[in-house]
Amino acid sequence: MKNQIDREEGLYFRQTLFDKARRVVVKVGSAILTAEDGMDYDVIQNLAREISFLHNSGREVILVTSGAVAAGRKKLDFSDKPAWSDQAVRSQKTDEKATGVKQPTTTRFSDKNLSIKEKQALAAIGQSCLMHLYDEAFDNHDKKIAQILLTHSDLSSRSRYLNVRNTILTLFKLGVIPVVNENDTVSTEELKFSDNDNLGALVANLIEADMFICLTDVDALYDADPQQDSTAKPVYTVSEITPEIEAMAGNSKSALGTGGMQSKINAVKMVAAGGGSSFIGPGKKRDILQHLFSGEMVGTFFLPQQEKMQSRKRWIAYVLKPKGTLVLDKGACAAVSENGKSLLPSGVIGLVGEFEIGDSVVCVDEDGTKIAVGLVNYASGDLFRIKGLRTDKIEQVLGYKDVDEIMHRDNLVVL
Ligand SMILES: Nc1ncnc2c1ncn2[C@@H]1O[C@H](COP(=O)(O)OP(=O)(O)O)[C@@H](O)[C@H]1O
Ligand SMILES: N[C@@H](CCC(=O)OP(=O)(O)O)C(=O)O
Repeated sequence: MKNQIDREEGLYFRQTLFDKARRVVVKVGSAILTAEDGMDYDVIQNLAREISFLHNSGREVILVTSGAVAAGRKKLDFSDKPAWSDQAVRSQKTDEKATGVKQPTTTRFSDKNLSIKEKQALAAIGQSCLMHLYDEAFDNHDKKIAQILLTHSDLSSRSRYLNVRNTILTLFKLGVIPVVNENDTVSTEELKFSDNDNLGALVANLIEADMFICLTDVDALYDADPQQDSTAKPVYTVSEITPEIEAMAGNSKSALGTGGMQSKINAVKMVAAGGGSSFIGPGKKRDILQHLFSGEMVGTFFLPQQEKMQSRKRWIAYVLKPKGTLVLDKGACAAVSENGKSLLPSGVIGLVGEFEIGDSVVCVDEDGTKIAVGLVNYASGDLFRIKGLRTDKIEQVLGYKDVDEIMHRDNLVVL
């Protein structure tokens, strides 16, 4: 298969790339941090030992951890207090009525049933518990950790993006291990990362990490969701994220996690574009990182993209949230995606959304397929008036013209 490589070659890449990896991001999901009766101390101890092992080998390591909401739930024994979550109970009852199927109590209070307010409150409670556990666990290995809580807007402003980067690099210099989570308590929908897989990949891109390690509750990417299909087979080495690989991830999620496999594949895609390799594997397996770094064939390994995308272009493509859409005619699609040209108003046949100069906007073809994303030089109101026109008409219609291009090719990423 074109997107996978054979065992021998896969082993060679693992050994070489793990050996070379100096800067590593390890992301752990809620699913592995929790046990039946609370947080899983063994997993946290194991993680601290494993990350300390990487750190002792001279590598710079960041831990991106989920689990604040789960820790908050455990601390308040939330699952035993249905009265707290009236909305969750109501939506559960509606589902049960509609489907005629009574759902098991274990999934009744999964994160998906909590209101945003409840999740934010639980994250506030759980985050400090989580850090306390990590602090103690890393202390056993004489390692110091630092908490970094981020919202999406911390990364979508270029200056704050660079500032976060500088702080992390300074922590590396001080020999400290940064522990990152989303600042869930203040994150509103517009400020949110889609999930912590996304956050992990953005952090990996931010610091140009060599490797993104995503530890979860399955032991690999399978060719179908193993929880739904018992014949699903693990994939060992992925050379390119093709639509076929994306289709394997489907859109199912575990009861505790937010993103599911699909968001992990999106995350891996981002890291690959930045020239990093990725790994998806079992977070509860003892000594997993040591197995991995000794080149064993565990989990799924993803190779970096051959042509690395520039840092600024990755920021445009992956960090910014698009504010609108431009529909391009065939000629403009070809000019932008095949010939590396800037976008001119004459190729725009429609637009959706309200945006300002400098906002990120997606370009689609007439069938709605995304072809590019970039920063616009005109606000939506002005663009509406000049769409379809030749550039020499811009000034006549608007009374001014800053530039000919709607999107300059330096600010445009072909998807
Ligand atoms: N093709 C696939 N291979 C492996 N796991 C899959 C696949 N498709 C969906 N999944 C699901 O993704 C889940 C892991 O994602 P998630 O629940 O978000 O974990 P985490 O909390 O670690 O981020 C697994 O439990 C599994 O059921
Ligand atoms: N920031 C949230 C986790 C969000 C999230 O993406 O969770 P997961 O899918 O388990 O990685 C928390 O700490 O609970």
